Amino acid sequence: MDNDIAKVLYSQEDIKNVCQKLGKEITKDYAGKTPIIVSVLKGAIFFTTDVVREIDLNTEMDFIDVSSYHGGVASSGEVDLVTDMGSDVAGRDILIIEDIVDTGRTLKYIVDLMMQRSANSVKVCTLMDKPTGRVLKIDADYVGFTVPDEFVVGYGLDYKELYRNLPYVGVLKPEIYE
Ligand SMILES: O=P(O)(O)OC[C@H]1O[C@H](OP(=O)(O)OP(=O)(O)O)[C@H](O)[C@@H]1O
Ligand SMILES: Nc1nc2[nH]cnc2c(=O)[nH]1
Repeated sequence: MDNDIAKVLYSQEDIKNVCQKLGKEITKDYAGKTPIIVSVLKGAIFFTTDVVREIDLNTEMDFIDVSSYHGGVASSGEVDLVTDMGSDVAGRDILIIEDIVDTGRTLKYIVDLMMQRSANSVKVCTLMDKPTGRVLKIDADYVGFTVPDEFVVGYGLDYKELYRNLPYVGVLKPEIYE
């Protein structure tokens, strides 16, 4: 797997440090509250499990599975709800955990859904932000890394469903793309 990687952008150590930093900020900002942490599957799975363990608060956890890239390198433009979350969102403080905000379509879809369901507050924590990809005007409240305009894989992020289990974030060699 490592042989397919052209360069590592964020090492395991970089990711660990950023999870600690974000966890501290979230702990401070949500003091006295019990947010529902909503992890956006599949990409945010590893980031979620690492960052929640840096949050020193009572939290509930839930998962929502949405998809728009279908394994490719470009957004289809349509966000499909694959599996909905189970929690009642009404009146609750929702913290969405994403791996990357690129066009912003996925995030906008989920934030709108939480607002329609009468959440008390909706905030977003993303491991990576790719502002150059933005199509919709939406931003995360907590950002780990601002990434260059490249398609990244690893630590949850896939190309054709592969590379999610790389422990770091990197960029694939050009010959890997079909
Ligand atoms: O800002 P956007 O352009 O909408 O891109 C961000 C979304 O794209 C990826 O999901 P994907 O659709 O690939 O599903 P996956 O997480 O199951 O791989 C990623 O995990 C984000 O959720
Ligand atoms: N794997 C992967 N998925 C994405 N979804 C939106 N941007 C990206 C990206 O750079 N890499």
